Amino acid sequence: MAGVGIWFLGFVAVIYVYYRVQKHLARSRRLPPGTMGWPIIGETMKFYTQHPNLFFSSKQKRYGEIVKTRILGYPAVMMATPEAAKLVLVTQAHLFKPSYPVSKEKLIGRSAVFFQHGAHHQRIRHLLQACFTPDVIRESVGEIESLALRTMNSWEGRSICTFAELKKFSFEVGFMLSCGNDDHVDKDELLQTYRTMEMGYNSMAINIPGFKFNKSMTARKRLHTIIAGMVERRRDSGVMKSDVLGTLMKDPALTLDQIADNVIGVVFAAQDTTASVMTWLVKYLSGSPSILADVKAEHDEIRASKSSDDEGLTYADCKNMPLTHRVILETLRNATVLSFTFREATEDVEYNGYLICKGWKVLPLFRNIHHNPDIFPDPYKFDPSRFEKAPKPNTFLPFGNGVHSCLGSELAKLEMFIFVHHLVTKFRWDLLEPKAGIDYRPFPVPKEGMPMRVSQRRTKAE
Ligand code: HEM
Repeated sequence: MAGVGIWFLGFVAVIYVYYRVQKHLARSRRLPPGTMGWPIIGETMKFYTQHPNLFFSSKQKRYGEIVKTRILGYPAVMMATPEAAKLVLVTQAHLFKPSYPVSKEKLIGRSAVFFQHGAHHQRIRHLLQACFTPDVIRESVGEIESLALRTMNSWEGRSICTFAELKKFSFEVGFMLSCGNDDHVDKDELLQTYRTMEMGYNSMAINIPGFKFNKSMTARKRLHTIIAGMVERRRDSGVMKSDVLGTLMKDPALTLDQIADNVIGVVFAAQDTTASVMTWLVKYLSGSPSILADVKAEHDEIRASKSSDDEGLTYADCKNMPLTHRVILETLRNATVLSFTFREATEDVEYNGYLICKGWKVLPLFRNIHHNPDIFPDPYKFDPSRFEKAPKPNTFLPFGNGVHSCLGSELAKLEMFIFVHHLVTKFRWDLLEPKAGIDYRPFPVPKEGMPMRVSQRRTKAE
């Protein structure tokens, strides 16, 4: 009798294993095509060392526009169609939560808006959104212009690292809009502390003395202390402001940590992205003399409408630079400084007959969409005229799309309008290494931050 029981149990076990294997195979057959690379590290090295276009386009040729891989230890699906980007970022965004490397989450702070999902995300986003509406940022034109001029005047007769200088400028703008002007804050120390903190963004999250990440976390604690000091001073004085800090302080449900994480996060988001796009702007204009001449003419006309050389730009001026606007859009497309974003599927999702498994990372590839010749013909050519017509929906995603789309896009463009205006009307510049390659840090920037020599124009015609 016992023998029959063992046979029966064995039979059930075989059926069970067979059933599980079949289920696994059926699931595997529904996964997108592609290779997963080496165990654990997968294809991380290739992904981060190759030109991002190359990595995907070689896969695209072989497997199509939805491809599976393994990156940073996680199975992942990369998607390079406008429809897929729309699904992940807009229509089914609730099924894909943001997902970032641990080091970044710890350094910026877990409560920052980028890392939130669902109702809590909407609440924080709604608060921050109010700080960057056109009505709010139009009030900052004068201050942004002063910061731009102070930065650019300091370049006179010097060879500068363009990216580093523009990063300082966009940091100052981001901080000014986030925290206003607090005389108790030592701006140089603040900038230095930020630089130390961000050195750890792409390092291993090992918080032990001696490791880079630990140094960055110490700097992060210092930033928290600086922000806590600002909060305390504002509470003591009873003055309520409507910048990012003031807006977050008005919500009684937010803790000091939540406020600090979001201030640190906004300043983080405002810097490298904008500085990297402005660096590319200068690069593309330098390589396109006829476009540069037309842009200069557009800005000379604005200058000519002013009663004196010192009269500043207005918001209306910045909204009336159509060619410069197209140049900015084309720079955003061609440079695509954020090549992709990361999400994680919160449940199994079917797309075009493929299965995206719960827990897998999902990467909409902005860069590949922006360089798809069927969408943007001759995609590597710098051609602002392609923006004389609005791009089709979901094909132009420099600021992302949907629930997590960029909150600072209008501010970033405003900075660029003001920067280009003063650059072309007041300065001459020469790139010192015009043929240099590209550094991926991970934002693509011309090598060595694009050194250039700058001098003031002596006459308008020069
Ligand atoms: C040219 C410059 C910029 C570019 C290319 C850029 C690009 C982006 C992109 C692609 C996203 C979406 C990321 C995702 O979906 O995962 C994003 C989000 C965000 N950006 Fe920007 N950005 C720029 C400038 C700025 C500036 C100046 C600010 C702040 C003042 C800012 C604040 C934010 C914030 C707070 C988010 C997160 C929104 C959320 O999660 O709801 N960005 N940005």
